[in-house]
Amino acid sequence: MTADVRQRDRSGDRAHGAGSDPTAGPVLSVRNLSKTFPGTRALDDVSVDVRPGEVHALMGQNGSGKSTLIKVLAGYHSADPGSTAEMDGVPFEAGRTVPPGLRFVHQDLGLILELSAQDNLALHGGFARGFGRRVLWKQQEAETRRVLAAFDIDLDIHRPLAAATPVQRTVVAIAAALQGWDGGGVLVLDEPTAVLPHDEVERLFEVVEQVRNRGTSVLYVSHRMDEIFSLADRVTVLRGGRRVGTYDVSSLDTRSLATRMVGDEVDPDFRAPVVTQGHQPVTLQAQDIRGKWLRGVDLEARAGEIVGIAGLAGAGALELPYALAGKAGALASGQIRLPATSEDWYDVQRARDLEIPLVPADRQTEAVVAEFSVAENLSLSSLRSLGRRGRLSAKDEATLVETWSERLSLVSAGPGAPISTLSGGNQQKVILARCLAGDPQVLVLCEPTAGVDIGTRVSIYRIIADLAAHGLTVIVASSDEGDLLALCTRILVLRDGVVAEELPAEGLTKNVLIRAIEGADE
Ligand SMILES: Nc1ncnc2c1ncn2[C@@H]1O[C@H](COP(=O)(O)OP(=O)(O)OP(=O)(O)O)[C@@H](O)[C@H]1O
Repeated sequence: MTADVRQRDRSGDRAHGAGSDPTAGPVLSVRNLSKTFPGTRALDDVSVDVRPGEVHALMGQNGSGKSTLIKVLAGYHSADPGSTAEMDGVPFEAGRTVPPGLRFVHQDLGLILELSAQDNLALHGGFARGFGRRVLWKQQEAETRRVLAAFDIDLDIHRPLAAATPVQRTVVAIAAALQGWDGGGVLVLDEPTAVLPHDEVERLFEVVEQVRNRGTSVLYVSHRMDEIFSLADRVTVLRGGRRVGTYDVSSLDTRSLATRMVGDEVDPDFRAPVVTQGHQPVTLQAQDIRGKWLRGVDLEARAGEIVGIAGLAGAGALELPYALAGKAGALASGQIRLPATSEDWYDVQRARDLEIPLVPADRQTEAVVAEFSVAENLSLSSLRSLGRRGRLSAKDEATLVETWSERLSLVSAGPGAPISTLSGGNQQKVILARCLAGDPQVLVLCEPTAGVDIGTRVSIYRIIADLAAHGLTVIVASSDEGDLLALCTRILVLRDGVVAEELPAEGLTKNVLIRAIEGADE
């Protein structure tokens, strides 16, 4: 059974809204919430009610105020005066106090990957201690197993979480957040699936259902619209810091939801106008690429081609872009060359010298320099070309930043603004601009639209398609099939570390792609 079919079955079983009782009073109610940063009104008079037992989605374009709302609820940001909030009918001051039934899993999960699941849970919930404050390890282990048993997760609780899969880590973060809270309340999940492959997304959906089954409501932030239709009962849409409305998911379809978010007609099934470039010269060749997951991949791409890479977790799809950019680590082997510039083959361990820019999967830890401004982040890979006699030309840098800010419709308080004040989607645009600013021949993208809203996605697709039309070769790996269908001329499907299928994108449907990724027809 394909993921799509499973999703339909589940929503059919449950019927949207069945998890929540419209006549019941809200478990969480926030009224007239505003938040002003210097120069930005991030939230403007927003009200949200979460019903008992519902999955309530929070959606909106990049910069619409979702994270700010979550951060005010978590007490990280204060709120402007004038709001009221109640949890289970008990008033609290949003931005100053956090009621015990309100639990959070933030995007970065808040885990220490060098530590085991047991230690991470203990850091959140406290160690079991005996006489003289000695840790009672047996008791601690039993408690860890009890907490994780609720989520039916197969995980060695003593191994560092670095060795766990992304979804296992997410489940540990959810278990940690809910520790000591037995039902009721609200769990806030801030983009838990941003970079999860779809089989792991499925697993996470099951966990969300388990959370709901214990009577805990879920406030769920996501940019992936298919998730909202599979999972949520209601959705609140924010635009420009204001609440557009709250809707029963069953009353919407993807187009009407996208239009409410963007405020304009949007085509959720947009496909970039890219064409197969059979007559163009080969610009990238890779042979026998191996690594942690890869078991010998050959690849050839032509100028103007956008080649997609798809696969389940562990298939190697997300490892391949790193190997091509020479950033896959010591395990990687194989050969790569850019025949348009040189006949020489490079070992992937030396592929960095080819300077193929990579938009990495996790922009926060792999790309963004949090202490730097927008301009400094954007110009980082072009510093050599912006300098004269070893000195950086501020004027050239300003021109570069202005050109790319305009081209990508970047929303920020200006080039000098700290990048950390930009919404996630706008940070992604800065990283994309950094990679494009050097005018590369080949560009490698990994999860290019992670955390990017539907409107911005389409503009990113258009930009990449336009660059491809002018000869750029693009390799794009994504766990979001929508990216691959929107962008690619052909898609390589990896299974068990090798190319199992190659699909021409023309006429390809999401269902056929998912079946290929799952190896469902074998
Ligand atoms: N610490 C801050 N200082 C200044 N401005 C901020 C700060 N945090 C957020 N903003 C601004 O507030 C607005 C709302 O940002 P927020 O991060 O809440 O958006 P979002 O809907 O979560 O976006 P995304 O989907 O990209 O994560 C944006 O214009 C952002 O630049």
